Amino acid sequence: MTPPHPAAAPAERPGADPATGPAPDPALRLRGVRLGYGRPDTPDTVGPVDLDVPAGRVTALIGANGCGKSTLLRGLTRQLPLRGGSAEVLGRDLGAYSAREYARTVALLPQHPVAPEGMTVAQLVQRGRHPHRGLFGAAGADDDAAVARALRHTDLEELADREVAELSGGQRQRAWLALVLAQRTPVLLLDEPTSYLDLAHQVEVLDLVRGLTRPDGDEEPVTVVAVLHELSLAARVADRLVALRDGRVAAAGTPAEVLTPAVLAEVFDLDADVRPDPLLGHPVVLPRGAADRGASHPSPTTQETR
Ligand SMILES: Nc1ncnc2c1ncn2[C@@H]1O[C@H](COP(=O)(O)OP(=O)(O)OP(=O)(O)O)[C@@H](O)[C@H]1O
Repeated sequence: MTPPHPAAAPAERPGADPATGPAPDPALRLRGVRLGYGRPDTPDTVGPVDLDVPAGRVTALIGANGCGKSTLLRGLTRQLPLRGGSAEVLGRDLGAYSAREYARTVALLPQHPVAPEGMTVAQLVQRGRHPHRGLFGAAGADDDAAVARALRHTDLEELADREVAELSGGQRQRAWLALVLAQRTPVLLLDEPTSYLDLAHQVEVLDLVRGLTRPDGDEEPVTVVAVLHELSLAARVADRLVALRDGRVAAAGTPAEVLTPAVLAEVFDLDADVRPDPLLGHPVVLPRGAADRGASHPSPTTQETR
């Protein structure tokens, strides 16, 4: 799978850099956002959340199962109405967009998407172009180019005519990713985009995602928010991590600021060591169970003589 743009090593890009001037306006600005299911008098699932998502960067949402990551994405895609607070997307209130404008602005890769029966990979990816076409509009050259590019970047050209239902879990996940890439929106929300992928494909997909924020030429960098469970990979790909606990932001900042033993204990109830990746420098999480604490690392000599 080839990233659309060469993936640079993850640079730490703080909000205000004296060398580059003030930080650009955030792509997403949430203030006091509250979300929940069912009647409004039931407890909120998420919030209140204040959050600035920097434009043209990868932000990874992390947190334990059930802490509200998908719910927050549902709020950002307007599948779930805000119970309170406000959310701006590219400087405009979330509610001010028409449905069509919004589909051209924000794309979501949901956690468990289901393709209609009999649909091929190419047909699925073409669906990403719907927001760009009229009601009965035929696909134009731009649409064909966007679909071909998305298939190429997700390494799916050879599977384009296969039915989605016949694919492996990982291939299917790449097909859905191709759909949102074909949508060519400035904001991309990805809910666990790597959950079915083997490690090599996880790295490739995440490098591809990171490449979207560092485009060549005159393309605008894409703003990405991705829910990721694999913390060391999240630290590898993301410029910024946001850790949720019980529907609220427990920590936000660079991977090094967020992936600390103290935050991991608070957010995941996880005992862990954190070490820098020897080559790239991002934090790597080393989980420790109670039984591991007394362990000492066997020396090579010990291993050889066993
Ligand atoms: N459609 C729904 N109706 C009612 N409650 C829901 C619904 N979807 C999610 N919830 C509840 O909202 C809470 C947050 O769920 P959510 O899916 O946002 O968590 P998550 O952080 O994405 O979890 P995971 O890591 O397991 O995917 C959970 O308690 C869940 O049971």
